[in-house]
Order: sequence, then structure tokens, then C-alpha cells
Amino acid sequence: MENSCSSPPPHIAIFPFMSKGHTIPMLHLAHLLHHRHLISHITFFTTSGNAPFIRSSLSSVAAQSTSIVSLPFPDNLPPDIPSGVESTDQLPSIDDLFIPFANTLAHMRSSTTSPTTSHRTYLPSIVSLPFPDNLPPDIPSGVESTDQLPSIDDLFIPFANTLAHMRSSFTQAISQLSPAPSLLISDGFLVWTQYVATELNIPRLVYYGMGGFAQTVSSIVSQHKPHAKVSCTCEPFAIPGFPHLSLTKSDLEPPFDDPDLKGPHWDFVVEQVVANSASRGFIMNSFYELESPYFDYMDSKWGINSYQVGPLCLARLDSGKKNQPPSPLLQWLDSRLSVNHPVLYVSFGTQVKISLIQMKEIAIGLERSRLNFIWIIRGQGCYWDDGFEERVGDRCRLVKEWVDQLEILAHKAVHGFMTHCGWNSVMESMCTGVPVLAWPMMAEQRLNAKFVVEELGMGLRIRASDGTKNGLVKAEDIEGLMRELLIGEKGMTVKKKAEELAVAARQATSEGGSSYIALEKMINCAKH
Ligand SMILES: O=c1ccn([C@@H]2O[C@H](COP(=O)(O)OP(=O)(O)O[C@H]3O[C@H](CO)[C@@H](O)[C@H](O)[C@H]3O)[C@@H](O)[C@H]2O)c(=O)[nH]1
Repeated sequence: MENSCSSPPPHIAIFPFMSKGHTIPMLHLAHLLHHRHLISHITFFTTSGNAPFIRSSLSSVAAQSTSIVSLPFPDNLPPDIPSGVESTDQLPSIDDLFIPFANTLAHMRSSTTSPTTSHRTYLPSIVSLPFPDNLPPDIPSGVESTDQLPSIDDLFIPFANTLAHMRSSFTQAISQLSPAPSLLISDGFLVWTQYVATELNIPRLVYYGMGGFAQTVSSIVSQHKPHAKVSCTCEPFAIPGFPHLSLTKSDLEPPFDDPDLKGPHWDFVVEQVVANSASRGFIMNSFYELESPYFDYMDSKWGINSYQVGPLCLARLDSGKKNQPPSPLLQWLDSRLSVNHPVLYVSFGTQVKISLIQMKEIAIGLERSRLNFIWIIRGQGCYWDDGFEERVGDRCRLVKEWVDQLEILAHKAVHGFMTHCGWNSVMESMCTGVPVLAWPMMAEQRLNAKFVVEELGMGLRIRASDGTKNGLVKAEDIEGLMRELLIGEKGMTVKKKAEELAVAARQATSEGGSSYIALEKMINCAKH
């Protein structure tokens, strides 16, 4: 689809899923669209509990994204035009003075005085819809985002299904927008937004947080069931269409690990597939060159129109935080860099809950490594002996608050990232050239880990010490892998690969690159 029309669509509506890992890339997308001047306005839909997070992220986006260049008004005005008049509504007589006024403007052609540039604060609008009040019994009232769920495994599907009760308030709110949005970008989990879009004749693009590898492989597995004949979770099976790939059931999570697909999770997947078939296509937070065989497969086998416009985090990374003093965490990283001590960043995203016994093994492993680390322990229980914090002292930072992960990864002292392989973390690590210690725990993370370690070669894999899917990872394995990544030979190899990928990602998003072009095509899909 080529850009056949130069005027941007006036107005785009974005409706992210109520989960940080799905909302953050949509905020980065808003950032990018503003920066590229591809849209004139964005309206975000969310719920009141999620609005503050979106508002604070958007205000920094908006303040930096639009600039105004002011040229000096010509000073050789015709006699009847009073000085200071710079707009036709200020003319004493429009009939007599319109032509002299318009002709005068030609003097601006070669302005000799330097223009002044000022930033315009241009805030996308946020529409907060009420969160459904008929919550399933196990979801505490006030919980409006998946990171607040007491158990993501048990409550994700009831939570996602509950959101369908927002359909009528969303229909009402979006149909009242003026001008009407010419495109709706909504999360694949918000299945019912497709039906609203169809009803109101608004084209919709679907956003999922997943990469192309995970999306393609899980779809092939559910369609062809290559694991139907394997006898145990560790027996390898091939993936039709990709002979070089070999998986085990341990690489998959429910419902995809069982060839007999059924149950509420599978029903939810089927609902999404049906709704998506009525959409204009998918937005992928990836770039074509990174996962081309998988995007080509989606296109040729299933006719899926996908726009690879990422990595979206680069939009945020490039704008940075202007005029703000470095946080204490960044100052500590500066101190590590000054003495040449590499740092491991340890964080498992926004949804994973780690058992206390596993937390203890991590603590022992990190301590014994004698290396430096930042460990995000927000939302996790702490189970280590009293002396732990004193013993690790200034070679670590234990953080209980929300941090700016991208800013940390971008710091030169950070040489490795122990991650659960949420797709955003993978993209952020890649864009900052930081190799990973891949420790997937749920959702599509095991496929992401396989892709990152085996296909891309930008990391090392952590596995349970007893070889099982969900077993304990012992302290000695954590210690060994951490040392290998930060100061070992394998670590140097994967770091080099991560740095090469960071360059490739930047090329894709730079002018003329694949993602740069795909973004224009994506916007233009609303016009056809
Ligand atoms: O203190 C924090 C913690 C997280 N983040 C950001 O939060 C996002 C987390 O996203 P991700 O790494 O993808 O982890 P999850 O939130 O756990 O991701 C969920 O959503 C992803 C996208 O669909 C999936 O790939 C994962 O499997 C699923 O768990 C990233 O942008 C991080 O930079 C911060 O900025 N500060």
C-alpha cells in the first residue's frame, strides 16, 4: 500500500489493553506519530484507574514532540496597515487591505532575521471510561490493570472477559468524538472494539505485544498440532514451514502446549482470531529484517497484513528526558562506570511473581558473583537473611519502586539484563545493545527466549537446575551465568551480537528504513 495522499488523517483513536506491557508501546507509538507529524490528533481511551499513568507518560511526549518556527513579520508594511497587525482579522478593512496584506507576505521569502523556535505543548486527549463494576469474585475492587491482579495465571481470562462490559460506554464515547477518528488502533485482547469499529465504520488496526516469531510459531502449533504425537514434555518436534526449528512442549504455555485445544483461554484466542479477520491488519513492535521469515509466512499463508513499525521504544529513547537531573540510580551507575565495574540489571517485568524460595536463590547467586547489580524487587516478597543488604553494600541497588527501565538499560555501565523476556524488555535490551540472561516464566516468553538466544544469539539461557520447565534455578547456576555474561567469553560474543542488532534496529527506524516506511503505510491504511 503506497502513500497516495499527502494529508495526514485528522484523528486517531488508541485503546490499549490495561496492562503496562501493552500500554507502554502504544505510548511510544503516540510519541512517534507526533514526532513524524503523521497525525494531527490522538485520543487515548482507557479507564480512570489507568489514566494517570497514561497522562504522565503523554505529557512528556507532547511537550517535546511539536515545535513552532516563528519568522519575523515583514516590517515594510503598506501605509494603511497598522504596525502589529499580523492576521487578516486585525485588518481595519478586509475589502481594501486584503491584497496589500497578502502581497506583503512575499517579503518573508528570504527572511534575514533568524527564526525563533518554541515548543508547543500538544496533549493527546484521554477519555476515561468507567471500569466495569460487575467484577468476577476473585478480582478485588479497584484492580484495573493486570499488574495488580493477585494471580495472573488464574485471573487473566476473567479480567480480560470482564472488559467486554465496556462496549456500550466505548461506543457512546467514540461516536461523540469530533472530528470522528479515521482510524482505531486497539489491543487484540479488546476483541469487542472490532465490533464497535465495524458498527461505526472506522477502520481498525490490531496491536498485540508479541513479536513475529512467537505469534507465528504459536499459530502454526495450534493449526498443525506438530506436538500431537510426542510422548513427553522434553521430546522435540519440528515446526511445519520452518524445518530448522525444533521445539518441545516445555517451550509452550497453556493453551498451546496441549494439542487438544480447549477451555476458556482457547475460547478467548478463537474470539480474537474471528474479530481480527475483520480488521485492517496488525501493528508489530518489531522490524522486518529481524523476523522476516515469520512476517513473510504470516503474509503468504494467512494473508495477514502486518505493519512492522518498531522497535517502538526507540522513539522514547531518542527523545530522552530533557533538562532533568540524573536520578540517584543513574548517579550510582555513573559511579560504577567510572571504576569500570559492569552492572547486571535484574527485572522480570510487570506481571511475574517469583516464589520466595526462588528469590532466596537469586539473592545468593547475585551476592556470590561478587559483581554489581540492580535488582527490581517491586511486588515480590523478600526472603533473604538480614545481613544480605549489608554484605552486598554499594555494589548493588535493590529497588522497590517503578523505574525508568529504558534509561537504565541505555546507561553504559549496564552490560547485561536478567529478564523474563517480555517482548518489550527484549526490544529495549536489543535497542540499547545489552545482552540478556533469558529466564522466561509465562505467556509467550519461552518462545521469545528461544528466539533471542538461539536465533538471534544475543543472550544466554537460564534453565531450572533439575532441567524441568518450572523448577528451581539454583544460586550456583545464577552466579555462573551472571559471571559468564558480564565477564566471560560467551558474554563478549552475545554482547557484540546485541550491539549489531541495536544498529540494525536503528537503521530500520531511520529515514528510508523498513519501519520508517511501514509507519506511513500503516497510517495510510485508514484512507483505503
Ligand atoms: O519498573 C519498571 C518495570 C517495567 N517497566 C517497563 O514495563 C514494560 C514491561 O514490559 P515487558 O517487558 O513486555 O513485560 P510484561 O509487562 O511482563 O509483559 C507482558 O506483555 C508483554 C507484551 O505483550 C509480553 O511479551 C509478556 O509476556 C507479558 O508478560 C517495559 O517497557 C519496561 O521498560 C518500567 O519501565 N519500569
